Amino acid sequence: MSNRLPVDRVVDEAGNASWKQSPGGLVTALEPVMRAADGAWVGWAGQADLELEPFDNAGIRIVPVPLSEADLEEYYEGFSNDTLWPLYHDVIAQPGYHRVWWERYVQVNRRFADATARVSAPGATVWVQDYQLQLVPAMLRERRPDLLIGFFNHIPFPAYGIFSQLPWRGQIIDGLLGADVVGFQRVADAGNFSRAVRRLRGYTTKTPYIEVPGTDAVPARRVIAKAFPISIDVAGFQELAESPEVQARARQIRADLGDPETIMLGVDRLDYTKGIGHRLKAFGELLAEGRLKVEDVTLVQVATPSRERVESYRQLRDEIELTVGRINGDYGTISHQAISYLHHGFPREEMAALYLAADVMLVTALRDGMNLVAKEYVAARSDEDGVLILSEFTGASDELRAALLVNPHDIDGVKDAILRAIEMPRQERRKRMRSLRRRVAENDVTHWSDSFLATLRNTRGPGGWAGSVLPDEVEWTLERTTKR
Ligand SMILES: O=P(O)(O)OC[C@H]1O[C@H](O[C@H]2O[C@H](CO)[C@@H](O)[C@H](O)[C@H]2O)[C@H](O)[C@@H](O)[C@@H]1O
Ligand SMILES: O=c1ccn([C@@H]2O[C@H](COP(=O)(O)OP(=O)(O)O)[C@@H](O)[C@H]2O)c(=O)[nH]1
Repeated sequence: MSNRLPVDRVVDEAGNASWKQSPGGLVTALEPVMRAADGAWVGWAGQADLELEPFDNAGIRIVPVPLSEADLEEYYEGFSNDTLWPLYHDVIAQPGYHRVWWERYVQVNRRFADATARVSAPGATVWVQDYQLQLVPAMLRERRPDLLIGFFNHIPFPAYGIFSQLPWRGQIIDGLLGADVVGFQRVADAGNFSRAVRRLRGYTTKTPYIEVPGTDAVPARRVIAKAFPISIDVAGFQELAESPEVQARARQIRADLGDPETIMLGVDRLDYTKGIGHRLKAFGELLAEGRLKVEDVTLVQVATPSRERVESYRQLRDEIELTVGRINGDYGTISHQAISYLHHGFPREEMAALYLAADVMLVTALRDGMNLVAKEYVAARSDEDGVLILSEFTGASDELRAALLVNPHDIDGVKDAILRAIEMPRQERRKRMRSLRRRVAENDVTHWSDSFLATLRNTRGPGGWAGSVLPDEVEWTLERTTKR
């Protein structure tokens, strides 16, 4: 279960509706897992006020949860993306704390929990995804104590000094502790969560366990809080990148850009966590100082539209586009543009071709749960070439130590890393890329989901769920839930 389904419903100008892949790494990671699994994906279909029956899409059973225009404003754009998102990303932007947003967040979480309770088989496993749905585990447990409940947080979990700003911090902790296993991207995130539990609830914790005391009505429980770094379908992505069509497209991209000596690439949702402005500043200064020339180096920046009705995202778009325009105006020539800026979402095939065409991949996020783009770049490069510049504030940097690691706030450091990447001898490029590829291959998305789900199953012991009676109000219907 996640806020967003793997497909969004879009309607064109002529009023024709179709489905397109949803943006973001959560969908990239979970889609192959769900295609291989039985079960259903519960989530929102990307448009307000859609009442849809469950349906199948590309081998996945989809159970849509409707959200109204007011839900979108207050639960999704408000509490999820203007309160939790900036707070959990170390307050890069100022979070808004509004009681009406919180109330709507509670209501919508309840709706997701109810929808899932209705379609889950007795004793089923439910895997709740991400910060939009942190209250769902406890709500589900209350209605369906038979379920095995996992939760995975795709974004960072902040240090207590930051988390404690949240007026509803205790309720969030209680919501998450409804799960049997709470998964995080990094060891540090799991540690921050356990500390918050100790500080706010005083429960005993001994990594990875949290002891939740019982009451007269419910028995004591043990919850596991642990890091499970997410990944991609490595073999699938490599295969895609090796296909003749993608290879030809990569050559075409280079040719279309005028075959510069060096192509640098950034691929991000247009989000203030991604450090796009810091990257542009470093590149602009290198051009201004004459240390790079537009005849030799082009930066391709894919900035996928994201959360466009949230004010901080609108402002960011204006800032980035102003900066891109300035750099292109100041340093571009008739035949050479400094930055090729693309405000679109592209399909996987085009992503793979861009990765192959790029000599240097720039990931300069100020904070990022994981950053799957970094892992995709590595998976695409079976030629063992290309240099990855990677922010140490991404989850991916825990594993991808052979990248050129940078602090994106240190603009001189980013500039040095760019020059070092451009000048790096082939032998060093190969050595680093081989090491990166070994790390990415060790932990693909199947390994991620298998280890999470095995941990979850083990919490139940060998007998499985022993109960036989479900609460009266639960109407569970097999044919609505399983794939046809
Ligand atoms: O659904 P949106 O509001 O359009 O946002 C897209 C997704 O963005 C976030 O992705 C995160 O998950 C990735 C995979 O684990 C991870 O690599 C990245 O660092 C995260 O930012 C968000 O967490 C998802 O819920 C959104 O669907
Ligand atoms: O035009 C685009 C831009 C990005 N992506 C995909 O979106 C995901 C981004 O995931 P990441 O974890 O890097 O960041 P998120 O957007 O989830 O914060 C990756 O799989 C990209 O390949 C895509 O398919 N088309």
